[in-house]
Amino acid sequence: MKRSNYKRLFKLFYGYRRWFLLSIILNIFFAAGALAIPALSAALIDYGILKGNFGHVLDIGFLMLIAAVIAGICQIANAAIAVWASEYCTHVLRKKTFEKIQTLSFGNIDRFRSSDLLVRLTTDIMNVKTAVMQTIMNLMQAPLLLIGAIIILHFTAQSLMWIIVSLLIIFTISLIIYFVIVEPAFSRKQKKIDGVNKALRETLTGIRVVKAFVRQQYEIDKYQGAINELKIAALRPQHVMAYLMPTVIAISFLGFGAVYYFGGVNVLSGEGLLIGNVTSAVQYILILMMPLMIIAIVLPFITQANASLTRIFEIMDAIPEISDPINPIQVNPDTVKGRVIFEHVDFAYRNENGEPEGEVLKDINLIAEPGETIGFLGSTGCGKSSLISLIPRFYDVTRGKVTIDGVDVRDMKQSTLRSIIGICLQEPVLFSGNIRDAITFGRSDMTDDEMIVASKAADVDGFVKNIPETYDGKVARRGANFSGGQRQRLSIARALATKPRILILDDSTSACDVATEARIQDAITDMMKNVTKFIVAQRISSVITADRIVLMEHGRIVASGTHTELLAENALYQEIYESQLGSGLHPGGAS
Ligand SMILES: Nc1ncnc2c1ncn2[C@@H]1O[C@H](COP(=O)(O)OP(=O)(O)OP(=O)(O)O)[C@@H](O)[C@H]1O
Repeated sequence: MKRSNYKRLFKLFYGYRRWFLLSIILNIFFAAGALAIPALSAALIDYGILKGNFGHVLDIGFLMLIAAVIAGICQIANAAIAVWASEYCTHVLRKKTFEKIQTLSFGNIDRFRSSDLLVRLTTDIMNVKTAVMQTIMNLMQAPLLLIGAIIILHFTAQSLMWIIVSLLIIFTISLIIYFVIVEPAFSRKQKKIDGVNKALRETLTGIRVVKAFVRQQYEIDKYQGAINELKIAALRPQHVMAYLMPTVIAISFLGFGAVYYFGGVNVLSGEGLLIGNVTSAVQYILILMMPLMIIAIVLPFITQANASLTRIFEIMDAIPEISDPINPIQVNPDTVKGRVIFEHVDFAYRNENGEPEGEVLKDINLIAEPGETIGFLGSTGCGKSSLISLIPRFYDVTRGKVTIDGVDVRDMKQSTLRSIIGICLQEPVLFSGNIRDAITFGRSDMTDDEMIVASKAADVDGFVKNIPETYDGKVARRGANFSGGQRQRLSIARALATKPRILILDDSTSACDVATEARIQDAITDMMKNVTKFIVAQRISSVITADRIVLMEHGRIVASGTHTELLAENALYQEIYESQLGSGLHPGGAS
């Protein structure tokens, strides 16, 4: 078990160490109260009841009451600290991990995977919360009760100590067997739970596809397989855990019998023990068993939380692949012209170990002049999206450089760089809220007029006006209440509304009909005359009016020119043109 995880966790709460100290003090008082009661009860029996001394009965009874009240109050106060500390711990971990995730770059997110991050931020943090709660509430008092009970028994019923020691040995052996079986079984069960969650997440997020392809039975069988495996994996630890309590009770009963028998013989033969000593010894057996039970119940939580902490700290320790330079070159976004140059750029995504693997872009050389519109065409997977993702530094080049107005993008502050770029990603992700929030996402200080200009250019204004609440209309999670084309138009409006110097549209009109696409292109050309525009597309119609069309194949630029030039000279372009528009459809001024 990695102890350093708990050390680190404690360091996070170092400012609140007084509360932990208070919890320790409360636990000590609780243990003192709990341990005093059997000893007092022995005195009450031996010197009060058996001697017929009513005054002693009253005095000792009163002391027992005080001990019980102290133990009770301390236990309640400690429970309050446990609840507070575990909630606070959850809050801090949630906040810190979420803030950290915001600093991670695309490469880091690729490696963690969003679904995995979700589990770390929810289940793993909850595991830590349970462990913190159990530790403060139960685990900290266990050694105090254990040691205290043994010491008292040693002084009050030394002749019965062999029974206590035998019980402890039997019980410790049972615990060891329990851990040997339960520990690995628990981690196997956790793996199966992960498997069930994965299957569930995949099926539920793709439920429409499942239904569309009538694959319900296949998915049911797949899920059934996963939950069957979980059932088998869960049965073993669950059985062992269920047997633990009866085992402890059985061992305790054995202990009671032995103590009453041997204690009774001792009392009757006048070897030194009093009746009270015998009855209190039975109560101490119960107190002894309690901490051992607590350890048995709580340790699996601690082990589980330790694994969870490792996963949480992995996020906190992740080094963002992209970071700001120590001495960034100051760039004024208002005066940026938007001349973008790719110089001998190679690029590869990084593998699990963070090393570049398999070149995706090879020796890219490209100059985009301010105000120019460059279209990118090429078969799927040829590297178009990867190429444009290097401009806002979603990823860094592995060789060469990308510059804007002569400044390497790696020498700028990321916030400045991104403020001059308006980007519309391939997947038009929208956040829940209203339409106004969705469009002004990149610049919350814009006026309604500015927003409407962007909306009109992206052909959003038309359909928004048909919504009764217009721009206050609701956007559901991920924009689920809009069609694919509407979502794309909203995300184009969001990119335009930031008034960028460089605009990147990655296959952003693929779900729009050709007429809508042409309207958007015309409006963008009008509105963004001086803005450098990069338009990635699958359809020729999306880039036909571009100043230059760059044709890509297997990560390389294989040709570039205007539509007319490429159509006249390039066989690949002619082939694409023929396959897409050759049947006589010539929109947007195709020759
Ligand atoms: N995040 C990623 N991690 C690893 N490899 C990736 C990642 N994104 C893309 N790739 C790989 O890089 C190559 C180029 O992908 P890219 O998305 O740039 O192509 P594209 O031309 O934009 O394709 P499409 O037109 O289908 O969007 C592909 O082989 C793809 O598998």
